[in-house]
Amino acid sequence: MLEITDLSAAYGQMTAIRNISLRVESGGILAVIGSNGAGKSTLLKTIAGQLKATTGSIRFDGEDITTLTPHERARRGVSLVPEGRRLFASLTVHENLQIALSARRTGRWTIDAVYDLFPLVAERRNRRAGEMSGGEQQATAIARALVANPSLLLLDEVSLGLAPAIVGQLYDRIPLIQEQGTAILLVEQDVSQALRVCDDVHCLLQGATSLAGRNLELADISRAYFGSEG
Ligand SMILES: Nc1ncnc2c1ncn2[C@@H]1O[C@H](COP(=O)(O)OP(=O)(O)OP(=O)(O)O)[C@@H](O)[C@H]1O
Repeated sequence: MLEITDLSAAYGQMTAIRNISLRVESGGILAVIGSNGAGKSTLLKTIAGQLKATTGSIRFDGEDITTLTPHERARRGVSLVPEGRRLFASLTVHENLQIALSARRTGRWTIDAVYDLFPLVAERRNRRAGEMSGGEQQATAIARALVANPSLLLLDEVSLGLAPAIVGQLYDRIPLIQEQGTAILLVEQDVSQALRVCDDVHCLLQGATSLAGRNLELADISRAYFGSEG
């Protein structure tokens, strides 16, 4: 479904990801793991079209989308849950979800369906997004992305700033999203949560692939995550 070949991206003169190649199968879950600054968010931004690729290609559903705008990629079914969630803080939860309806493709996910997936979000529907806890905001941000009915959901560090128990609850929902046929590419520093849900793993170290595959040994992932001295 998603096939990335030799992808690089830069901020000015600084190359942040270098020659990354990876695939996400239809309905599959790929976890990209790496430490702070490894290039995880940059990779997602480049796939979503917020940052230009300097080399390589991105194919989605058989089409080359490397030069499409973020909006055009969203219309084809790529949805990003960005780092920091980026909700409209002064709007209610429900209003945040309604805004996403404008980009809605046909499919299973309606506002009612995402409320079923996240009952706590449903309970808070009339609360302003900015007044909710970090975990509730993260759930709302995922719900908002789902309302668009993506075929590929890009999740940027679900665990960021959240207590482990809350992160666990959010990760419990991920297989339920996958069951509906949505493929997921998630990036994480929290290796144990990521490994719990993913089919394939891709490790980034200083912007480059350090290890990739399925059923990898934890010791090898740890080396690929921290570098050889880790
Ligand atoms: N807007 C930006 N302008 C310049 N450099 C940036 C920008 N955003 C990220 N970088 C740099 O690019 C590199 C990769 O950053 P990126 O945010 O992709 O890493 P990450 O793996 O997502 O880490 P984090 O968990 O800290 O978000 C880092 O060296 C970072 O300092």
